[in-house]
Amino acid sequence: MSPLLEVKGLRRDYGALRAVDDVSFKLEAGSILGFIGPNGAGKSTTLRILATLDAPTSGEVLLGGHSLVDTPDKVRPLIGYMPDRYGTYDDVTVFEFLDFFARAYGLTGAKRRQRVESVMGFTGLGPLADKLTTALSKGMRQRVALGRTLLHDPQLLLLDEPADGLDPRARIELRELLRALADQGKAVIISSHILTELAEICDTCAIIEQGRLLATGKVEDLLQQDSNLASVELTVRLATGPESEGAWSRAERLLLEQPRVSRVSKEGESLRVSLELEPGTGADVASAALLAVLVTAGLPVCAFGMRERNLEDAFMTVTKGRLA
Ligand SMILES: Nc1ncnc2c1ncn2[C@@H]1O[C@H](COP(=O)(O)OP(=O)(O)OP(=O)(O)O)[C@@H](O)[C@H]1O
Repeated sequence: MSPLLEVKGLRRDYGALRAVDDVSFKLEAGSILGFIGPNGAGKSTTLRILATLDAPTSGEVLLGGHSLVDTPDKVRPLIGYMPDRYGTYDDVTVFEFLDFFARAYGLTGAKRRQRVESVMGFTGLGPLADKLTTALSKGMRQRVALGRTLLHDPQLLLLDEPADGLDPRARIELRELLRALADQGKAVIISSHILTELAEICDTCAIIEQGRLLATGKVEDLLQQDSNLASVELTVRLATGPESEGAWSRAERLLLEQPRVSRVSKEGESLRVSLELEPGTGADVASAALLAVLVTAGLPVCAFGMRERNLEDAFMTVTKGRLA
């Protein structure tokens, strides 16, 4: 089966600046792609091109087999685009706002009302139908913007930094909405510089820096990329109390004396330890040996574990830490 979206060698120059540089990727229906990169990496430019609002300097994009560059009119009905800055109008209720855009999409009569109601139901905006959009919280306003993007039932959703500025609860709700949309068979591209957020939302990720894709792949694969692991991160916690006085600095010294420990730092209530692995020695064997050293030295270890890698670690690996 051919992918819903195929981006091939996309480039966008602004004068001497190459904002998007030879970007290629594919996206299947029903999957969520996280587009991750720092400010100025080229995320918005790429999304604007995919939304047919800008033309590439070169390259090709196929959506449902149609060229987005040559036949934008054909593909536009398939695309829902939510820009990073979206406005609402004063003195307009949630229902009126969505109804206005439904008209703009050419929906009429009972079909329009039904579509607006269905979108309000899906986004949980039903109870707020008569509220002014200006009186809504940021999370709710953002749902209105998402609802607007869904009115014409597009197959591809392009969401530019939708999680930006949302509180944790609103982010979780957004994640659930996006998952439901993917389950309906829509393909979603969501851009962000909030790396850890995307790990839970996306099936695949594309990491972009200075216009170039540095890595693409399944989130699990990216997380494991350098975990044919040359090193492992451990966290160690010690019991606190009068009897363990001096234990933290003793533990720190002892850990640093171990031949394969490259770094020890205090992180909150734990010590974070970077342990280099010998070829052929698994992370679990190496960390068990380290635990034994601490316990044998009489240190009151109360918690010890391997730190889970997250997308931020993968990002740091791929960008070699340049974008910290
Ligand atoms: N219309 C334009 N004219 C000139 N340069 C532009 C234009 N739009 C974007 N750029 C430049 O292209 C580069 C990529 O910008 P873009 O907005 O795509 O990055 P981004 O990854 O979305 O970053 P942000 O998160 O800050 O929006 C930046 O250097 C930006 O200054």
